[in-house]
Amino acid sequence: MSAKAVRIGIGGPVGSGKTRLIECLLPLIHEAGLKPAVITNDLVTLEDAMRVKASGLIEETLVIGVETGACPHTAIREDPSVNIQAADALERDNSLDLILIESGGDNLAATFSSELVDYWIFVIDCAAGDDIPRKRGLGMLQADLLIVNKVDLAPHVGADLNRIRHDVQVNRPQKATIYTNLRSPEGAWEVFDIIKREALFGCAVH
Ligand SMILES: Nc1nc2c(ncn2[C@@H]2O[C@H](COP(=O)(O)OP(=O)(O)OP(=O)(O)O)[C@@H](O)[C@H]2O)c(=O)[nH]1
Repeated sequence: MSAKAVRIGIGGPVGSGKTRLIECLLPLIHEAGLKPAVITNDLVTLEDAMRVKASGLIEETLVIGVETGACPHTAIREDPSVNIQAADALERDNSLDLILIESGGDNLAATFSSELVDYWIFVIDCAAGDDIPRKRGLGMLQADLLIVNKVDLAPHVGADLNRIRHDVQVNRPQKATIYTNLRSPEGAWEVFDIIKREALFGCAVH
């Protein structure tokens, strides 16, 4: 690994499964002999940070919660300084291989600053509407890796996965997309394979 930890952003609408993805990835990261840290961005609570700490999946000192106030998008896009400081502090005190930076948002336009992350993942919930890829949100278009999550729920809510696959293929033909069911931890295996290939052991992305 390089001396600097790889910083990976995980964004996406509220409830799409970002924290669940982190919970599924942490054991895989540890099994691979890598040392992770986690930063979460919440509006006015530290709920996601507390959830990750309480999971027992990572040392509590390696999890930092950033309270973003009214606007999580600013904290990861226009003025990511608070997150950069948190990542720098984690790296100063620990020998890390990667830092996962989670930020929720209520829309599809939340993108990560390239000053903050080396690689970023956008998670959408296919049960929230099979027209999401067609709406061409910035997160969906620009993320290095798109995760279409909760495929297990699609048949129950009438979401057409074929339509989603078609729209994703049209809108991001060159970039990776994975369809996941993160209720089961195996759902994250392919995600971690791509992270290893594209972010950790591949060439620098940005
Ligand atoms: N059925 C199903 N449920 C899922 C899946 N992934 C996550 N969930 C559930 O969806 C809910 C929301 O998941 P979270 O991981 O908390 O979502 P989040 O994106 O971190 O939410 P915020 O932090 O509030 O933005 C939880 O109850 C998860 O257990 C999935 O693939 N299938």
